[in-house]
Amino acid sequence: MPWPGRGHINPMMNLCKRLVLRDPNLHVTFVVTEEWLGLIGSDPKPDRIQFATLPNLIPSELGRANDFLGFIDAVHTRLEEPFERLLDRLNSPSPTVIIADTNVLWAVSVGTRRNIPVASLWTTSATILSLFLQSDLLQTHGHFPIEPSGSKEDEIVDYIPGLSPTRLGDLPQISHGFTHQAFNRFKPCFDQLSKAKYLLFPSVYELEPKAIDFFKSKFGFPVYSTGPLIPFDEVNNRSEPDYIKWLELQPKSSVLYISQGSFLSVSEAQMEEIVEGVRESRVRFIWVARGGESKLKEALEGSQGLVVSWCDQLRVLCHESVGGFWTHCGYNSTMEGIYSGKPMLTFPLFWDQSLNAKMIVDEWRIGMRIRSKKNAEVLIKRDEIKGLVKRFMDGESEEGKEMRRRVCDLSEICRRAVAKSGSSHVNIDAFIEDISKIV
Ligand SMILES: O=c1ccn([C@@H]2O[C@H](COP(=O)(O)OP(=O)(O)O[C@H]3O[C@H](CO)[C@@H](O)[C@H](O)[C@H]3O)[C@@H](O)[C@H]2O)c(=O)[nH]1
Repeated sequence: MPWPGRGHINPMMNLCKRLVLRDPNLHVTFVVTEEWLGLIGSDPKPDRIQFATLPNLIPSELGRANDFLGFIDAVHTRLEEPFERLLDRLNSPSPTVIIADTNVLWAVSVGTRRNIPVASLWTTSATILSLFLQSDLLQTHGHFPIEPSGSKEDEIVDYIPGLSPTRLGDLPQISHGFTHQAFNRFKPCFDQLSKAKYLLFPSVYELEPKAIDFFKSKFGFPVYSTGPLIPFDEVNNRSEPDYIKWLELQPKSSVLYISQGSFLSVSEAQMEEIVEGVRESRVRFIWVARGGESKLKEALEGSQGLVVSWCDQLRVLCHESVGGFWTHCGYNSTMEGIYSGKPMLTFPLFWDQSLNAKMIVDEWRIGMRIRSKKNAEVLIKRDEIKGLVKRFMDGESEEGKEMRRRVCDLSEICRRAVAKSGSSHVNIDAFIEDISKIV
């Protein structure tokens, strides 16, 4: 049971594909709303993964970001009952295990009531989960609540097990505004976690050993890092959409791939600054517009780039003409950037993304930060964007070479993790073995 959002459905589906690939006896029922079935129902998948649907009782995916808090409430209150009815129908045989997104509040209690163990899949970094689970430590140390952009921003949070020392300003602002309200709604899900029977991460152990070790010692049940949960075995797809044809014609490492994810976007005024900054940098680009395609095309007319409404992101990133990735730092995008060996220009918007950006720039040292003002309509101006984009795409500078060398090393680490005997490969097998023992 995934959370009904692209950044959650993708890793859940990739996990399920990996599971059925490793175990020829495993069958998966993948539960989505009817709307989501329309969006992903025709994507290729193994026969042993079958969809089952819940009615469209939550706001549509198309307007999800307009009232995200209402969306969270709807998932938390309206889908439990139809999910139970679905379980009633799936009774011959009934499921051995429920794999549910950690954010699906009611999943653990449904499993407990029915005596079906629940494996909780957390779809972003283990590092941020360690913060969310121990947010009371912020309070103990006078860091909760804090004023946004206040004097404490540069103070270092170095007392949370699992979290490397981090500037307070790089953590999500869970004590204020929209993020605070979202956090309050998700907090009960974190509290439920201790009642699950397994915890799965979409991460690679070698990328976050400290946080994953923390969870292994915290919970009395198995914890597995299984990532990256991205579609790496589908990259060699033979189809040739127009954007791939266009990429074929561009010089090696010359193209900046720009995507702000599948969900939130920036203000119009900010968008205008970004468009002009990128245009004036004269860097080649491929830009995912998500909705405003024709407007963006018009604004960028005459520049050396391509605007698309959607693309096969991992395939684009893995193309040799792409030299860098402008990203909002959603965790799937972060893993895809690393796997493809592309440095990242980070522009986080919400939730876990600022901490992902911090890991990209400061811990893994595979990217540059777009340092933006917080809580302003225009976070960063066009001249700064222009300068930064040029610097970022310069593969000949010492910093550019170093960043690229490091991301190639991490790409290799991810590829090894999913290869035979790699850490994630071994963990997927261990999870299968563990759930096979359930009678
Ligand atoms: O043109 C596009 C654009 C995106 N994608 C895919 O869409 C997914 C986007 O996922 P992600 O990068 O994680 O972004 P969000 O959809 O914004 O993800 C939400 O969920 C993530 C996982 O919990 C969190 O890390 C984010 O903060 C949250 O916004 C990725 O698999 C991309 O490959 C495409 O395939 N084509």
